[in-house]
Amino acid sequence: MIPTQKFESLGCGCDTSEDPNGLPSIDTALERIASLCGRPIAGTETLPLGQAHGRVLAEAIHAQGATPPFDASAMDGYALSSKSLTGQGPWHLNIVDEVTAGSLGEGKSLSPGEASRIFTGAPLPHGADTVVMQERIERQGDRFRLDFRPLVGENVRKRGEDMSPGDIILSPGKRLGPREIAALAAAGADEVIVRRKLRVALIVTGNEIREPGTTLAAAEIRDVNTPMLQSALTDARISLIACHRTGDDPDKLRRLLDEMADASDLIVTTGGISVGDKDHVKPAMLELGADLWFSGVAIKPGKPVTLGKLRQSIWLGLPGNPVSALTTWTLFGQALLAHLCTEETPNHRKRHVVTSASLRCHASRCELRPARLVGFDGAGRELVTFDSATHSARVAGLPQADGFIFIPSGQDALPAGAVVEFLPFCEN
Ligand SMILES: Nc1nc2c(c(=O)[nH]1)N[C@H]1C(S)=C(S)[C@@H](COP(=O)(O)OP(=O)(O)OC[C@H]3O[C@@H](n4cnc5c(N)ncnc54)[C@H](O)[C@@H]3O)O[C@H]1N2
Ligand code: MOO
Repeated sequence: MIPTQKFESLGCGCDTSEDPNGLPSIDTALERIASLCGRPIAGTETLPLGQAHGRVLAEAIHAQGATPPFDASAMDGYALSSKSLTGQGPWHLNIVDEVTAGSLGEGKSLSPGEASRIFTGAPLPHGADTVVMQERIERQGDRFRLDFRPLVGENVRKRGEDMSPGDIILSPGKRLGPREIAALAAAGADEVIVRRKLRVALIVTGNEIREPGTTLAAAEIRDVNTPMLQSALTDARISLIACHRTGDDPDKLRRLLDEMADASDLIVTTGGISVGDKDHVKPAMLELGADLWFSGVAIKPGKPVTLGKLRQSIWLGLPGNPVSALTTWTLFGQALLAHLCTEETPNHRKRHVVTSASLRCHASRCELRPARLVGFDGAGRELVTFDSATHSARVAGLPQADGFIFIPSGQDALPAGAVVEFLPFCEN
């Protein structure tokens, strides 16, 4: 049931005056990113595996050999041949060798009635097929007594059980993290070919913004977007080649954008893309001959977000309001990055959660509201809490949020217990 309670605020106040008709939906904007960005950046580099974290693989990797390369013990204990265990137990076996990890011991083959002391990771001696844990036997000098019949192959890691020679371990386009690097190391890849880094230029605009450490004069505010986006752009796939803070001077801005288009694969700007007379970024881009792929999306916050291309450089124009900039970077910037680096789409990170309270929302644009994961309901579904509205200029609550919930357009309220999509913030 939709609640009838009164709500105090609809947030930053940007809901009242726009006509959402004509603005593409989030999905349409994401489709345009996928279809218009063209081919992923060309160029690769070869890196030692230990330095490849976060990079995108540009080649298929096959297992060079079997993994494990030999039958090995999974426990500290005694290796024996199951054929030694004839008749009913208990059995008494002679210890004829000792094999530690990284050694072959004396290399003895086990005959019936013989066993070898063995340690975790050591190769099984010839003739052995089973390992008994040391806790389960009774040792008497160079012999031990075994009171139970172990399963054949117990506590043995079989040669090739993890990887066979030639197995495809990873395909191109995969982003490398600890799990991928573990598999590549075991497969024998000491160096990998990865996509080169994307050259990104950040341009933060606004006469009123001041760098950290400056005493603010009247009408000035602290620059939130530069450090926030420097943090967001700290990503192994990115080389942040330039970071400019600039005022609302159209000529200066045009020259800077022109210069950055030659130097970068992606220009990220903030501010100056709305409809005001001092919003010079889009006019400057158009004067320079940029193509616009979308200019505005039916999203709240972040409605003015703009995507285009100037010569070889893609331009993502984020709104000036910090929450709007972070929201649109998370949604569109990350998708762009994945696309330009030939990764899988990052949308699989979305999942469903359940609202812990009723909420009021905006009917004509999909709202992305910062939300906090707070546990699970009785049915095991993840629960979120959130503020009563999204404020695109308020950042104090961001550290408490884990991601955004998607409040669909077309309705102005949701009850507690509603199932909504949730996109976690990115951790690079
Ligand atoms: N008449 C209209 N006015 C506005 C509309 C509209 O549709 N019609 N849209 C509003 C919405 S929604 C947004 S979002 C903003 C986006 O405007 P811009 O992208 O052009 O950004 P600015 O005007 O430059 O700045 C907006 C806001 O953000 C503050 N800001 C800018 N840069 C920073 C920074 N680096 N750190 C902290 N804060 C920053 C700036 O001071 C403004 O308050 O336009 C609405 N207006
Ligand atoms: O709400 Mo705007 O759409 O402040 O980003």
